[in-house]
Amino acid sequence: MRNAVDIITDGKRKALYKPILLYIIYDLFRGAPYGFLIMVLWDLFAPVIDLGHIMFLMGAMVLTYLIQYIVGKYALVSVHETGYSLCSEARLNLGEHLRKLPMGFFKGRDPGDITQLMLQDMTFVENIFTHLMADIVAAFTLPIILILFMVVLDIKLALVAVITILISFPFLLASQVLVRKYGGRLSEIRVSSGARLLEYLHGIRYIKAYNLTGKRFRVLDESLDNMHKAILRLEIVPGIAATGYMSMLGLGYVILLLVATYYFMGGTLTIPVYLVFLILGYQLYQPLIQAGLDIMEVRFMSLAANRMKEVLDEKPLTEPENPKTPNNFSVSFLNVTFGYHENTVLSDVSFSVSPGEVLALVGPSGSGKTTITNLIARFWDVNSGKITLGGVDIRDIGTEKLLSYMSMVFQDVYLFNDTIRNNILIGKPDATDEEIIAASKSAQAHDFIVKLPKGYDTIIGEGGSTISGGEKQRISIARALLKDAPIILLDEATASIDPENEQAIQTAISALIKSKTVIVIAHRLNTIQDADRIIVIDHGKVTESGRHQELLAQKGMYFRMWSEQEKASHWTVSSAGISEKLSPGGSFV
Ligand SMILES: Nc1ncnc2c1ncn2[C@@H]1O[C@H](COP(=O)(O)OP(=O)(O)OP(=O)(O)O)[C@@H](O)[C@H]1O
Repeated sequence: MRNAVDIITDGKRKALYKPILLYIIYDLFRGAPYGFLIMVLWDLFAPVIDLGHIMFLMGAMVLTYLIQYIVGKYALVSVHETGYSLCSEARLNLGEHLRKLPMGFFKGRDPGDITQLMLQDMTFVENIFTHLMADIVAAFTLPIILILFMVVLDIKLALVAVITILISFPFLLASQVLVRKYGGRLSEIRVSSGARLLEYLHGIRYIKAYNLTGKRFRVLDESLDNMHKAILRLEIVPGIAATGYMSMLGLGYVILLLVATYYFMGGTLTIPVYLVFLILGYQLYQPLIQAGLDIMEVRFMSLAANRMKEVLDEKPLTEPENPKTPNNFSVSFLNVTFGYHENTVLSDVSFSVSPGEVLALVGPSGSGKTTITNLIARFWDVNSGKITLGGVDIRDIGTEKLLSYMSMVFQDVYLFNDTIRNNILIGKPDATDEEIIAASKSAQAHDFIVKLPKGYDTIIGEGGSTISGGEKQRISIARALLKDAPIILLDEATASIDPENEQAIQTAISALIKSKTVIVIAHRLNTIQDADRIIVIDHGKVTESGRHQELLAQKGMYFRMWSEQEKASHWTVSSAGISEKLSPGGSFV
Protein backbone atom coordinates (compact mmCIF):
# COMPACT_ATOMS: atom_id res chain seq x y z
CA MET A 1 0.00 0.00 0.00
CA ARG A 2 1.29 3.46 -0.89
CA ASN A 3 1.94 5.69 2.08
CA ALA A 4 0.68 9.23 2.55
CA VAL A 5 3.78 10.91 1.10
CA ASP A 6 3.67 8.71 -2.01
CA ILE A 7 -0.01 9.45 -2.56
CA ILE A 8 0.47 13.19 -2.20
CA THR A 9 3.66 13.38 -4.27
CA ASP A 10 2.33 10.93 -6.83
CA GLY A 11 5.35 8.67 -6.25
CA LYS A 12 7.85 11.57 -6.51
CA ARG A 13 9.00 11.34 -2.90
CA LYS A 14 12.61 11.47 -4.13
CA ALA A 15 12.11 15.20 -4.74
CA LEU A 16 12.01 15.60 -0.95
CA TYR A 17 15.39 13.90 -0.47
CA LYS A 18 17.39 17.02 -1.35
CA PRO A 19 15.82 19.34 1.26
CA ILE A 20 15.87 16.50 3.82
CA LEU A 21 19.56 15.89 3.17
CA LEU A 22 20.28 19.61 3.42
CA TYR A 23 18.45 19.74 6.78
CA ILE A 24 20.39 16.71 8.03
CA ILE A 25 23.64 18.53 7.16
CA TYR A 26 22.24 21.67 8.78
CA ASP A 27 21.46 19.71 11.96
CA LEU A 28 24.94 18.17 11.97
CA PHE A 29 26.27 21.72 12.08
CA ARG A 30 23.70 22.58 14.73
CA GLY A 31 25.05 19.69 16.83
CA ALA A 32 28.72 20.36 16.11
CA PRO A 33 29.07 23.42 18.45
CA TYR A 34 28.17 21.14 21.38
CA GLY A 35 31.22 19.01 20.51
CA PHE A 36 33.38 22.13 20.69
CA LEU A 37 31.62 23.20 23.86
CA ILE A 38 32.53 19.88 25.47
CA MET A 39 36.15 20.45 24.48
CA VAL A 40 36.10 24.03 25.84
CA LEU A 41 34.76 22.75 29.16
CA TRP A 42 37.45 20.12 29.18
CA ASP A 43 40.09 22.78 28.60
CA LEU A 44 38.61 25.02 31.31
CA PHE A 45 38.84 22.24 33.89
CA ALA A 46 42.27 21.06 32.77
CA PRO A 47 45.17 21.57 35.24
CA VAL A 48 46.71 24.07 32.79
CA ILE A 49 44.38 26.28 30.77
CA ASP A 50 45.46 26.56 27.13
CA LEU A 51 43.87 29.85 26.10
CA GLY A 52 45.10 29.51 22.53
CA HIS A 53 43.34 26.17 22.18
CA ILE A 54 40.16 27.59 23.68
CA MET A 55 40.27 30.50 21.22
CA PHE A 56 40.78 28.00 18.41
CA LEU A 57 37.75 26.03 19.56
CA MET A 58 35.69 29.22 19.78
CA GLY A 59 36.80 30.12 16.25
CA ALA A 60 35.76 26.66 15.08
CA MET A 61 32.38 27.18 16.73
CA VAL A 62 31.92 30.47 14.87
CA LEU A 63 32.81 28.67 11.66
CA THR A 64 30.19 25.97 12.28
CA TYR A 65 27.58 28.68 12.86
CA LEU A 66 28.60 30.28 9.58
CA ILE A 67 28.31 26.96 7.71
CA GLN A 68 25.04 26.32 9.56
CA TYR A 69 23.71 29.64 8.22
CA ILE A 70 24.78 28.91 4.64
CA VAL A 71 23.41 25.33 4.61
CA GLY A 72 20.28 26.50 6.42
CA LYS A 73 19.66 29.10 3.74
CA TYR A 74 19.91 26.49 0.96
CA ALA A 75 17.76 24.06 2.93
CA LEU A 76 15.10 26.72 3.46
CA VAL A 77 14.99 27.66 -0.22
CA SER A 78 15.00 24.02 -1.30
CA VAL A 79 12.27 22.93 1.11
CA HIS A 80 9.98 25.78 0.07
CA GLU A 81 10.57 25.32 -3.64
CA THR A 82 10.07 21.56 -3.44
CA GLY A 83 7.16 21.63 -0.98
CA TYR A 84 5.13 24.24 -2.84
CA SER A 85 5.83 22.71 -6.23
CA LEU A 86 4.87 19.18 -5.06
CA CYS A 87 1.66 20.49 -3.51
CA SER A 88 0.70 22.57 -6.50
CA GLU A 89 1.38 19.52 -8.70
CA ALA A 90 -0.80 17.46 -6.38
CA ARG A 91 -3.58 20.04 -6.73
CA LEU A 92 -3.18 20.06 -10.52
CA ASN A 93 -3.23 16.23 -10.62
CA LEU A 94 -6.37 16.24 -8.55
CA GLY A 95 -7.92 18.91 -10.77
CA GLU A 96 -6.96 16.96 -13.89
CA HIS A 97 -8.40 13.78 -12.42
CA LEU A 98 -11.61 15.54 -11.36
CA ARG A 99 -11.97 16.85 -14.91
CA LYS A 100 -12.01 13.29 -16.23
CA LEU A 101 -14.51 11.95 -13.73
CA PRO A 102 -18.10 11.40 -14.82
CA MET A 103 -20.66 13.92 -13.60
CA GLY A 104 -22.11 11.20 -11.38
CA PHE A 105 -19.13 11.58 -9.05
CA PHE A 106 -19.91 15.27 -8.41
CA LYS A 107 -23.64 14.78 -8.12
CA GLY A 108 -23.11 12.13 -5.45
CA ARG A 109 -20.87 14.26 -3.21
CA ASP A 110 -21.32 17.20 -0.93
CA PRO A 111 -19.97 20.26 -2.81
CA GLY A 112 -17.89 21.29 0.22
CA ASP A 113 -16.03 17.99 0.13
CA ILE A 114 -13.89 18.70 -2.92
CA THR A 115 -13.31 22.30 -1.84
CA GLN A 116 -12.10 21.08 1.56
CA LEU A 117 -9.72 18.62 -0.10
CA MET A 118 -8.33 21.07 -2.65
CA LEU A 119 -7.94 23.99 -0.26
CA GLN A 120 -7.81 23.10 3.43
CA ASP A 121 -6.34 19.58 3.33
CA MET A 122 -3.73 20.54 0.78
CA THR A 123 -2.80 23.61 2.85
CA PHE A 124 -2.06 21.31 5.80
CA VAL A 125 0.17 19.19 3.60
CA GLU A 126 1.85 22.28 2.18
CA ASN A 127 2.59 23.48 5.71
CA ILE A 128 4.18 20.14 6.60
CA PHE A 129 6.27 19.97 3.43
CA THR A 130 7.51 23.51 3.88
CA HIS A 131 7.41 24.83 7.46
CA LEU A 132 7.46 21.69 9.58
CA MET A 133 10.02 19.77 7.57
CA ALA A 134 12.93 21.41 9.45
CA ASP A 135 11.40 20.45 12.84
CA ILE A 136 10.69 16.89 11.73
CA VAL A 137 14.23 16.30 10.45
CA ALA A 138 15.67 17.94 13.57
CA ALA A 139 13.56 15.67 15.81
CA PHE A 140 15.37 12.67 14.29
CA THR A 141 18.84 14.07 13.64
CA LEU A 142 19.70 16.24 16.64
CA PRO A 143 18.84 13.66 19.34
CA ILE A 144 20.98 11.06 17.50
CA ILE A 145 23.96 13.43 17.35
CA LEU A 146 23.59 14.46 20.99
CA ILE A 147 23.15 10.87 22.18
CA LEU A 148 26.32 9.93 20.30
CA PHE A 149 28.18 12.67 22.20
CA MET A 150 26.69 11.31 25.42
CA VAL A 151 27.73 7.74 24.58
CA VAL A 152 31.31 8.94 24.12
CA LEU A 153 31.25 10.77 27.46
CA ASP A 154 29.30 8.38 29.69
CA ILE A 155 27.48 5.37 28.34
CA LYS A 156 25.40 4.84 31.52
CA LEU A 157 23.96 8.36 31.41
CA ALA A 158 23.41 8.07 27.65
CA LEU A 159 21.37 4.94 28.34
CA VAL A 160 19.31 6.79 30.97
CA ALA A 161 18.58 9.52 28.37
CA VAL A 162 17.48 6.94 25.79
CA ILE A 163 15.22 5.15 28.30
CA THR A 164 13.50 8.40 29.35
CA ILE A 165 12.77 9.14 25.69
CA LEU A 166 11.40 5.64 25.08
CA ILE A 167 9.11 5.89 28.14
CA SER A 168 7.44 8.99 26.64
CA PHE A 169 6.68 7.28 23.29
CA PRO A 170 3.46 5.47 24.33
CA PHE A 171 1.96 8.93 25.05
CA LEU A 172 3.02 10.07 21.57
CA LEU A 173 1.46 6.96 20.05
CA ALA A 174 -1.77 7.51 22.00
CA SER A 175 -2.02 11.11 20.77
CA GLN A 176 -1.52 9.89 17.18
CA VAL A 177 -4.32 7.34 17.51
CA LEU A 178 -6.63 9.96 18.99
CA VAL A 179 -5.84 12.52 16.31
CA ARG A 180 -6.63 9.90 13.68
CA LYS A 181 -9.95 9.16 15.37
CA TYR A 182 -11.10 12.72 16.04
CA GLY A 183 -9.36 14.28 13.04
CA GLY A 184 -11.31 12.05 10.64
CA ARG A 185 -14.57 12.98 12.34
CA LEU A 186 -13.67 16.67 12.25
CA SER A 187 -12.98 16.45 8.50
CA GLU A 188 -16.45 14.97 7.94
CA ILE A 189 -18.11 17.64 10.06
CA ARG A 190 -16.14 20.40 8.31
CA VAL A 191 -17.35 19.14 4.94
CA SER A 192 -20.97 19.03 6.03
CA SER A 193 -20.75 22.49 7.68
CA GLY A 194 -19.22 23.87 4.46
CA ALA A 195 -22.07 22.32 2.47
CA ARG A 196 -24.72 23.74 4.84
CA LEU A 197 -23.13 27.18 4.57
CA LEU A 198 -23.13 26.98 0.74
CA GLU A 199 -26.73 25.79 0.82
CA TYR A 200 -27.69 28.67 3.09
CA LEU A 201 -25.96 31.28 0.93
CA HIS A 202 -27.23 29.86 -2.38
CA GLY A 203 -30.74 29.45 -1.10
CA ILE A 204 -30.93 32.72 0.82
CA ARG A 205 -33.53 34.11 -1.67
CA TYR A 206 -35.88 31.18 -1.08
CA ILE A 207 -35.12 31.00 2.61
CA LYS A 208 -36.23 34.63 2.96
CA ALA A 209 -39.17 34.25 0.56
CA TYR A 210 -40.54 31.31 2.55
CA ASN A 211 -39.59 32.87 5.86
CA LEU A 212 -37.34 29.95 6.74
CA THR A 213 -34.53 32.08 8.14
CA GLY A 214 -35.03 30.68 11.63
CA LYS A 215 -35.34 27.01 10.64
CA ARG A 216 -32.62 26.91 7.95
CA PHE A 217 -30.34 29.01 10.10
CA ARG A 218 -30.83 26.55 12.96
CA VAL A 219 -29.60 23.74 10.65
CA LEU A 220 -26.53 25.79 9.80
CA ASP A 221 -26.13 26.81 13.41
CA GLU A 222 -26.25 23.20 14.61
CA SER A 223 -23.77 22.17 11.99
CA LEU A 224 -21.34 24.96 12.97
CA ASP A 225 -21.88 24.08 16.62
CA ASN A 226 -20.97 20.45 15.86
CA MET A 227 -17.83 21.65 14.16
CA HIS A 228 -16.96 23.79 17.17
CA LYS A 229 -17.38 20.76 19.46
CA ALA A 230 -15.39 18.51 17.13
CA ILE A 231 -12.52 21.04 17.00
CA LEU A 232 -12.50 21.22 20.81
CA ARG A 233 -12.50 17.43 21.04
CA LEU A 234 -9.68 17.21 18.52
CA GLU A 235 -7.62 19.79 20.34
CA ILE A 236 -8.33 18.60 23.87
CA VAL A 237 -8.42 14.78 23.81
CA PRO A 238 -5.25 14.10 21.78
CA GLY A 239 -3.82 17.28 23.31
CA ILE A 240 -3.94 15.62 26.76
CA ALA A 241 -1.91 12.66 25.43
CA ALA A 242 0.47 15.03 23.63
CA THR A 243 0.91 17.05 26.82
CA GLY A 244 1.60 13.76 28.64
CA TYR A 245 4.31 13.02 26.09
CA MET A 246 5.89 16.44 26.52
CA SER A 247 5.68 16.26 30.32
CA MET A 248 7.34 12.83 30.24
CA LEU A 249 10.18 14.33 28.20
CA GLY A 250 10.46 17.20 30.69
CA LEU A 251 10.49 14.62 33.49
CA GLY A 252 13.11 12.67 31.53
CA TYR A 253 15.42 15.68 31.70
CA VAL A 254 14.97 15.90 35.46
CA ILE A 255 15.63 12.13 35.84
CA LEU A 256 18.77 12.48 33.73
CA LEU A 257 19.98 15.33 35.94
CA LEU A 258 19.15 13.42 39.12
CA VAL A 259 21.14 10.39 37.97
CA ALA A 260 23.99 12.65 36.79
CA THR A 261 23.99 14.45 40.16
CA TYR A 262 23.99 11.09 41.94
CA TYR A 263 27.07 9.97 39.99
CA PHE A 264 28.68 13.37 40.44
CA MET A 265 28.17 13.27 44.22
CA GLY A 266 29.48 9.71 44.27
CA GLY A 267 32.61 10.98 42.56
CA THR A 268 32.22 8.91 39.41
CA LEU A 269 31.38 11.92 37.23
CA THR A 270 33.73 14.83 36.63
CA ILE A 271 32.55 18.45 36.69
CA PRO A 272 32.94 19.02 32.92
CA VAL A 273 30.99 15.83 32.06
CA TYR A 274 28.30 16.79 34.58
CA LEU A 275 28.03 20.27 33.03
CA VAL A 276 27.96 18.82 29.52
CA PHE A 277 25.05 16.52 30.45
CA LEU A 278 23.28 19.51 31.93
CA ILE A 279 23.51 21.34 28.59
CA LEU A 280 23.15 18.36 26.22
CA GLY A 281 20.21 16.96 28.16
CA TYR A 282 18.28 20.18 27.68
CA GLN A 283 19.10 20.33 23.97
CA LEU A 284 18.23 16.64 23.54
CA TYR A 285 14.59 16.96 24.62
CA GLN A 286 13.80 20.28 22.91
CA PRO A 287 13.45 19.00 19.29
CA LEU A 288 11.41 16.04 20.56
CA ILE A 289 9.05 18.36 22.41
CA GLN A 290 8.71 20.53 19.29
CA ALA A 291 7.97 17.40 17.22
CA GLY A 292 5.25 16.53 19.74
CA LEU A 293 3.63 19.89 18.99
CA ASP A 294 3.84 19.29 15.23
CA ILE A 295 2.59 15.72 15.36
CA MET A 296 -1.09 16.64 14.96
CA GLU A 297 -0.43 18.33 11.65
CA VAL A 298 1.57 15.33 10.44
CA ARG A 299 -1.37 13.10 11.30
CA PHE A 300 -3.59 15.39 9.24
CA MET A 301 -1.34 14.67 6.30
CA SER A 302 -2.38 11.04 6.27
CA LEU A 303 -6.04 12.04 6.62
CA ALA A 304 -5.61 14.37 3.63
CA ALA A 305 -3.80 11.60 1.73
CA ASN A 306 -6.65 9.16 2.44
CA ARG A 307 -9.20 11.61 1.09
CA MET A 308 -7.01 12.29 -1.91
CA LYS A 309 -6.66 8.57 -2.56
CA GLU A 310 -10.42 8.16 -2.37
CA VAL A 311 -10.83 10.74 -5.16
CA LEU A 312 -7.91 9.42 -7.22
CA ASP A 313 -9.30 5.88 -6.99
CA GLU A 314 -12.53 7.01 -8.67
CA LYS A 315 -12.47 5.63 -12.18
CA PRO A 316 -12.38 8.34 -14.84
CA LEU A 317 -14.33 7.91 -18.07
CA THR A 318 -12.40 5.59 -20.37
CA GLU A 319 -10.57 7.40 -23.12
CA PRO A 320 -9.87 5.65 -26.43
CA GLU A 321 -6.29 4.71 -27.24
CA ASN A 322 -6.78 5.57 -30.89
CA PRO A 323 -9.50 8.23 -31.01
CA LYS A 324 -11.70 8.15 -34.10
CA THR A 325 -13.02 11.15 -35.97
CA PRO A 326 -16.64 11.04 -37.11
CA ASN A 327 -17.29 11.76 -40.80
CA ASN A 328 -20.50 13.61 -40.11
CA PHE A 329 -22.50 14.81 -37.12
CA SER A 330 -25.59 12.66 -37.15
CA VAL A 331 -26.43 11.49 -33.62
CA SER A 332 -27.93 8.01 -33.07
CA PHE A 333 -29.13 6.22 -29.98
CA LEU A 334 -29.06 2.47 -30.52
CA ASN A 335 -31.02 0.52 -27.89
CA VAL A 336 -29.68 2.68 -25.09
CA THR A 337 -30.45 1.65 -21.54
CA PHE A 338 -29.21 3.74 -18.64
CA GLY A 339 -29.71 4.33 -14.93
CA TYR A 340 -27.92 6.75 -12.61
CA HIS A 341 -27.85 4.14 -9.91
CA GLU A 342 -29.83 0.93 -9.74
CA ASN A 343 -33.04 2.48 -11.13
CA THR A 344 -33.33 2.39 -14.90
CA VAL A 345 -34.02 5.87 -16.27
CA LEU A 346 -33.87 5.11 -20.01
CA SER A 347 -34.72 1.73 -21.46
CA ASP A 348 -34.02 0.59 -24.98
CA VAL A 349 -34.10 4.09 -26.45
CA SER A 350 -33.36 4.33 -30.18
CA PHE A 351 -33.57 7.33 -32.51
CA SER A 352 -31.35 9.28 -34.79
CA VAL A 353 -31.02 12.84 -35.98
CA SER A 354 -28.98 14.08 -38.94
CA PRO A 355 -27.22 17.38 -39.64
CA GLY A 356 -29.75 20.02 -40.62
CA GLU A 357 -32.50 18.26 -38.64
CA VAL A 358 -34.21 19.29 -35.46
CA LEU A 359 -35.23 16.53 -33.10
CA ALA A 360 -37.48 17.58 -30.24
CA LEU A 361 -37.75 15.62 -27.02
CA VAL A 362 -40.99 16.01 -25.15
CA GLY A 363 -42.55 14.17 -22.27
CA PRO A 364 -43.60 14.54 -18.67
CA SER A 365 -41.24 15.86 -16.04
CA GLY A 366 -38.72 13.24 -14.96
CA SER A 367 -39.27 11.07 -18.04
CA GLY A 368 -35.57 11.18 -19.02
CA LYS A 369 -35.20 14.04 -21.53
CA THR A 370 -32.28 15.79 -19.84
CA THR A 371 -30.68 12.40 -19.27
CA ILE A 372 -30.61 11.90 -23.05
CA THR A 373 -28.67 15.14 -23.56
CA ASN A 374 -26.35 14.25 -20.65
CA LEU A 375 -25.52 10.96 -22.32
CA ILE A 376 -24.78 12.61 -25.68
CA ALA A 377 -22.24 14.86 -23.95
CA ARG A 378 -20.90 11.73 -22.17
CA PHE A 379 -21.45 13.16 -18.71
CA TRP A 380 -22.29 9.54 -17.96
CA ASP A 381 -21.74 6.38 -19.98
CA VAL A 382 -24.64 4.20 -21.12
CA ASN A 383 -25.24 0.87 -19.37
CA SER A 384 -26.04 -0.93 -22.59
CA GLY A 385 -26.56 -0.10 -26.24
CA LYS A 386 -24.56 2.75 -27.75
CA ILE A 387 -24.65 6.33 -28.89
CA THR A 388 -22.93 7.10 -32.16
CA LEU A 389 -21.78 10.26 -33.84
CA GLY A 390 -21.46 9.88 -37.60
CA GLY A 391 -21.54 6.12 -37.00
CA VAL A 392 -18.66 6.21 -34.45
CA ASP A 393 -19.37 5.14 -30.85
CA ILE A 394 -18.93 8.34 -28.79
CA ARG A 395 -16.70 6.35 -26.38
CA ASP A 396 -14.22 6.00 -29.28
CA ILE A 397 -13.99 9.72 -29.94
CA GLY A 398 -12.45 11.06 -26.71
CA THR A 399 -14.38 13.31 -24.34
CA GLU A 400 -12.57 16.56 -25.17
CA LYS A 401 -13.03 16.15 -28.89
CA LEU A 402 -16.62 15.06 -28.38
CA LEU A 403 -17.44 18.16 -26.34
CA SER A 404 -15.77 20.38 -28.93
CA TYR A 405 -18.49 19.25 -31.37
CA MET A 406 -21.28 20.46 -29.10
CA SER A 407 -22.86 23.63 -27.85
CA MET A 408 -25.19 23.29 -24.94
CA VAL A 409 -27.71 25.85 -23.79
CA PHE A 410 -29.16 24.60 -20.54
CA GLN A 411 -31.93 25.80 -18.23
CA ASP A 412 -29.51 26.69 -15.46
CA VAL A 413 -26.88 28.94 -17.01
CA TYR A 414 -23.63 29.18 -15.10
CA LEU A 415 -21.51 32.27 -15.56
CA PHE A 416 -18.07 32.64 -14.05
CA ASN A 417 -17.04 35.45 -11.76
CA ASP A 418 -15.27 37.18 -14.62
CA THR A 419 -15.91 39.78 -17.31
CA ILE A 420 -18.80 39.33 -19.72
CA ARG A 421 -16.26 39.19 -22.54
CA ASN A 422 -14.42 36.26 -20.94
CA ASN A 423 -17.69 34.48 -20.22
CA ILE A 424 -18.62 34.70 -23.90
CA LEU A 425 -15.06 33.82 -24.98
CA ILE A 426 -15.46 30.40 -23.34
CA GLY A 427 -17.23 29.47 -26.58
CA LYS A 428 -14.14 30.30 -28.64
CA PRO A 429 -11.12 31.52 -26.66
CA ASP A 430 -9.37 33.06 -29.69
CA ALA A 431 -12.39 34.99 -30.98
CA THR A 432 -11.90 38.62 -32.04
CA ASP A 433 -13.87 41.51 -30.52
CA GLU A 434 -15.86 41.75 -33.76
CA GLU A 435 -16.87 38.08 -33.47
CA ILE A 436 -17.88 38.54 -29.82
CA ILE A 437 -20.01 41.56 -30.68
CA ALA A 438 -21.60 39.82 -33.68
CA ALA A 439 -22.51 36.80 -31.53
CA SER A 440 -23.89 39.04 -28.77
CA LYS A 441 -25.96 40.99 -31.27
CA SER A 442 -27.46 37.78 -32.66
CA ALA A 443 -28.19 36.66 -29.11
CA GLN A 444 -29.87 40.01 -28.37
CA ALA A 445 -27.30 40.58 -25.64
CA HIS A 446 -25.23 43.42 -27.12
CA ASP A 447 -27.67 46.19 -26.23
CA PHE A 448 -27.88 45.40 -22.54
CA ILE A 449 -24.14 44.66 -22.30
CA VAL A 450 -23.10 48.08 -23.66
CA LYS A 451 -25.43 49.76 -21.17
CA LEU A 452 -23.54 48.14 -18.25
CA PRO A 453 -20.98 50.39 -16.50
CA LYS A 454 -17.96 48.78 -18.14
CA GLY A 455 -19.68 47.19 -21.13
CA TYR A 456 -18.07 43.88 -22.11
CA ASP A 457 -15.49 44.34 -19.33
CA THR A 458 -18.12 44.35 -16.58
CA ILE A 459 -17.42 41.65 -14.03
CA ILE A 460 -20.43 39.53 -13.26
CA GLY A 461 -20.80 37.78 -9.91
CA GLU A 462 -20.21 34.06 -9.46
CA GLY A 463 -23.09 32.16 -11.07
CA GLY A 464 -24.05 35.43 -12.83
CA SER A 465 -25.81 36.71 -9.74
CA THR A 466 -25.62 40.39 -10.72
CA ILE A 467 -27.61 40.10 -13.95
CA SER A 468 -31.12 38.87 -14.68
CA GLY A 469 -32.03 35.31 -15.65
CA GLY A 470 -32.95 36.40 -19.18
CA GLU A 471 -29.65 38.26 -19.57
CA LYS A 472 -27.74 35.20 -18.40
CA GLN A 473 -29.57 33.11 -21.02
CA ARG A 474 -28.66 35.58 -23.73
CA ILE A 475 -24.99 35.52 -22.74
CA SER A 476 -25.03 31.73 -22.85
CA ILE A 477 -26.60 31.84 -26.33
CA ALA A 478 -23.91 34.30 -27.44
CA ARG A 479 -21.34 31.85 -26.09
CA ALA A 480 -22.89 29.00 -28.09
CA LEU A 481 -23.17 31.14 -31.23
CA LEU A 482 -19.48 31.96 -30.95
CA LYS A 483 -18.54 28.30 -30.56
CA ASP A 484 -20.42 27.46 -33.75
CA ALA A 485 -20.40 23.73 -32.95
CA PRO A 486 -22.07 21.28 -35.37
CA ILE A 487 -24.31 19.76 -32.67
CA ILE A 488 -26.63 21.89 -30.58
CA LEU A 489 -28.30 20.68 -27.41
CA LEU A 490 -31.00 22.99 -26.14
CA ASP A 491 -32.77 22.43 -22.85
CA GLU A 492 -35.65 24.86 -22.36
CA ALA A 493 -33.39 27.50 -23.81
CA THR A 494 -35.92 30.27 -23.70
CA ALA A 495 -37.29 29.45 -20.25
CA SER A 496 -36.24 32.64 -18.51
CA ILE A 497 -36.44 35.17 -21.32
CA ASP A 498 -39.04 37.91 -20.94
CA PRO A 499 -41.92 37.90 -23.46
CA GLU A 500 -40.68 40.97 -25.41
CA ASN A 501 -37.39 39.29 -26.07
CA GLU A 502 -38.70 35.83 -26.69
CA GLN A 503 -39.39 36.34 -30.37
CA ALA A 504 -35.97 37.93 -30.91
CA ILE A 505 -34.22 35.16 -29.01
CA GLN A 506 -36.05 32.56 -31.02
CA THR A 507 -34.75 34.26 -34.15
CA ALA A 508 -31.24 34.08 -32.66
CA ILE A 509 -31.66 30.42 -31.86
CA SER A 510 -32.89 29.83 -35.40
CA ALA A 511 -29.57 31.30 -36.58
CA LEU A 512 -27.67 29.18 -34.06
CA ILE A 513 -29.23 25.92 -35.15
CA LYS A 514 -29.16 26.52 -38.90
CA SER A 515 -27.77 23.43 -40.72
CA LYS A 516 -26.76 21.89 -37.38
CA THR A 517 -27.74 18.63 -35.72
CA VAL A 518 -30.20 19.87 -33.13
CA ILE A 519 -31.72 18.12 -30.16
CA VAL A 520 -34.08 20.31 -28.24
CA ILE A 521 -36.00 19.69 -25.05
CA ALA A 522 -39.06 21.89 -24.94
CA HIS A 523 -41.84 21.94 -22.43
CA ARG A 524 -43.80 24.47 -24.45
CA LEU A 525 -44.81 22.44 -27.47
CA ASN A 526 -45.61 25.47 -29.65
CA THR A 527 -41.85 26.20 -29.89
CA ILE A 528 -41.13 22.87 -31.56
CA GLN A 529 -44.20 22.22 -33.70
CA ASP A 530 -42.11 22.62 -36.88
CA ALA A 531 -39.38 20.21 -35.69
CA ASP A 532 -38.35 17.53 -38.20
CA ARG A 533 -39.15 14.87 -35.64
CA ILE A 534 -40.66 14.89 -32.21
CA ILE A 535 -40.18 11.95 -29.91
CA VAL A 536 -42.23 11.49 -26.82
CA ILE A 537 -40.39 10.03 -23.84
CA ASP A 538 -42.45 8.49 -21.10
CA HIS A 539 -40.89 6.67 -18.16
CA GLY A 540 -37.62 6.39 -20.05
CA LYS A 541 -39.12 4.85 -23.19
CA VAL A 542 -39.82 6.30 -26.63
CA THR A 543 -43.59 5.99 -26.83
CA GLU A 544 -44.37 8.14 -29.89
CA SER A 545 -42.33 9.50 -32.76
CA GLY A 546 -43.20 11.64 -35.76
CA ARG A 547 -43.95 15.18 -36.92
CA HIS A 548 -46.33 17.45 -35.07
CA GLN A 549 -49.39 16.73 -37.22
CA GLU A 550 -48.71 12.97 -37.26
CA LEU A 551 -48.47 12.89 -33.49
CA LEU A 552 -51.65 14.91 -33.09
CA ALA A 553 -53.39 12.43 -35.38
CA GLN A 554 -52.25 9.53 -33.16
CA LYS A 555 -54.25 11.07 -30.31
CA GLY A 556 -51.78 9.73 -27.77
CA MET A 557 -49.73 11.45 -25.07
CA TYR A 558 -48.49 14.18 -27.42
CA PHE A 559 -52.05 15.04 -28.38
CA ARG A 560 -53.05 15.25 -24.72
CA MET A 561 -50.04 17.41 -23.85
CA TRP A 562 -50.76 19.71 -26.81
CA SER A 563 -54.42 20.05 -25.87
CA GLU A 564 -53.52 20.84 -22.26
CA GLN A 565 -51.01 23.47 -23.31
CA GLU A 566 -53.40 24.97 -25.84
CA LYS A 567 -55.91 25.37 -23.09
CA ALA A 568 -53.32 26.78 -20.67
CA SER A 569 -51.94 29.23 -23.25
CA HIS A 570 -55.29 31.04 -23.24
CA TRP A 571 -55.27 31.36 -19.49
CA THR A 572 -54.42 34.51 -17.68
CA VAL A 573 -54.13 34.95 -13.96
CA SER A 574 -55.82 37.98 -12.44
CA SER A 575 -57.40 38.96 -9.15
CA ALA A 576 -60.62 37.56 -10.55
CA GLY A 577 -58.99 34.14 -10.93
CA ILE A 578 -57.93 32.34 -14.12
CA SER A 579 -59.48 33.52 -17.38
CA GLU A 580 -58.70 33.06 -21.07
CA LYS A 581 -56.51 35.24 -23.30
CA LEU A 582 -55.08 34.85 -26.78
CA SER A 583 -51.34 34.11 -26.85
CA PRO A 584 -50.07 32.18 -29.84
CA GLY A 585 -46.36 32.07 -28.73
CA GLY A 586 -43.38 31.79 -31.08
CA SER A 587 -41.40 29.00 -32.64
CA PHE A 588 -37.71 28.81 -33.44
CA VAL A 589 -37.94 25.90 -35.86
N1 LIG B 1 -27.82 12.91 -11.20
C1 LIG B 1 -28.86 12.11 -11.00
N2 LIG B 1 -28.78 11.10 -10.12
C2 LIG B 1 -29.82 10.28 -9.90
N3 LIG B 1 -31.00 10.38 -10.53
C3 LIG B 1 -31.16 11.37 -11.42
C4 LIG B 1 -30.10 12.29 -11.70
N4 LIG B 1 -30.55 13.17 -12.64
C5 LIG B 1 -31.81 12.81 -12.92
N5 LIG B 1 -32.18 11.73 -12.20
C6 LIG B 1 -33.47 11.04 -12.26
O1 LIG B 1 -33.62 10.52 -13.57
C7 LIG B 1 -34.95 10.67 -14.00
C8 LIG B 1 -34.99 11.44 -15.32
O2 LIG B 1 -34.54 12.75 -15.08
P1 LIG B 1 -34.37 13.81 -16.25
O3 LIG B 1 -33.76 15.03 -15.65
O4 LIG B 1 -33.68 13.19 -17.40
O5 LIG B 1 -35.89 14.09 -16.61
P2 LIG B 1 -36.50 15.21 -17.54
O6 LIG B 1 -37.45 14.50 -18.44
O7 LIG B 1 -35.45 16.01 -18.19
O8 LIG B 1 -37.27 16.07 -16.47
P3 LIG B 1 -37.64 17.63 -16.51
O9 LIG B 1 -38.54 17.80 -17.68
O10 LIG B 1 -38.37 17.85 -15.24
O11 LIG B 1 -36.38 18.39 -16.61
C9 LIG B 1 -35.71 11.37 -12.88
O12 LIG B 1 -36.37 10.37 -12.15
C10 LIG B 1 -34.62 12.00 -12.07
O13 LIG B 1 -34.98 12.05 -10.70
